[in-house]
Amino acid sequence: MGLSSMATIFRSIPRAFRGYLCAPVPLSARKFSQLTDENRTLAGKVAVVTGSTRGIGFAIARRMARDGAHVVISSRKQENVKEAVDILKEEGLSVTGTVCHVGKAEDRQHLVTTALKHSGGIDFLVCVAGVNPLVGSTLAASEQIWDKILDVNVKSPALLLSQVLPHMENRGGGCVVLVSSAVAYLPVPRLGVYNTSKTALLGLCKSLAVELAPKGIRVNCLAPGIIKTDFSLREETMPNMLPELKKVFGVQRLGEPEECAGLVSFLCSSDGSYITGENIVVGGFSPKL
Ligand SMILES: NC(=O)c1ccc[n+]([C@@H]2O[C@H](COP(=O)([O-])OP(=O)(O)OC[C@H]3O[C@@H](n4cnc5c(N)ncnc54)[C@H](O)[C@@H]3O)[C@@H](O)[C@H]2O)c1
Repeated sequence: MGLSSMATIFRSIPRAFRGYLCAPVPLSARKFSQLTDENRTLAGKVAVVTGSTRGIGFAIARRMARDGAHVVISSRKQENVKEAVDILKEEGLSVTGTVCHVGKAEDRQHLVTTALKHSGGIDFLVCVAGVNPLVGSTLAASEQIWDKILDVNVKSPALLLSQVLPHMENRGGGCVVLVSSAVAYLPVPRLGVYNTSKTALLGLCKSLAVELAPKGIRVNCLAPGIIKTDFSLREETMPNMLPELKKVFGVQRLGEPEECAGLVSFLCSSDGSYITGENIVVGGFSPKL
């Protein structure tokens, strides 16, 4: 085959998939590249994902973009945002990014404005950003610690959603996924304030699901078990729980961020269109048994 006919074939391939042809890609990426634009489950939609430059948030952003959404990446540091956006663009995915510390109102507004630039609306909001600055006694936690954990983990998703809401309503509906944790059901010792914040998210999910149902907006919660990320591996408490989980629930291994991402994409897709107010654990076990 001549070079010119190869170039013709290359040009006939949608731009978003050309990146896959130019570099060696893992099997999973090849699988996604075989989908056409029309049968991608999130095609034509816009997703905002907080805390998405690494770990679970990055895996969710990548998966939603592979499933056809335009994804707005964000986290606190510009260099991390740039790196994540560059990686996903290199894969031929439709992404933009901006700095957003979810605790700062002006950053949240900027995130919304950035998302609106793509096609004037927002369909999905995935609130992944979360912190845990304390390992220790719950009652010895300072007011500052309480404020930081509750501000970032609980208040920010609600405040960001209030800024996103009019733009979801304009689209005739939407889907929100909050990221809680299995610790909402099985509290980990010495992570009391964090446990409390993640339990509060289950309540937020239920209340918002009821409040927003008339607007066609669904709200669900992903509750990861122990997933291999900087967040969990940095903190010894989490991996050390594996033997306990093995003993009680038969859990064999830690989870991968990608194992959380599929659920989020499913919930946002039309396959999840009759699911709201649910808290779903992705942890290799169910603490609800
Ligand atoms: N990894 C686990 O085992 C696990 C288990 C249960 C729940 N979670 C939850 O999943 C979420 C993601 O965790 P991860 O393990 O991927 O962590 P991670 O540390 O790998 O990633 C966290 C991301 O959030 C961003 N972030 C942190 N604070 C932020 C803020 N104030 N504003 C904006 N972005 C901020 C970070 O920059 C990063 O991109 C968190 O909410 C965490 O509580 C994680």
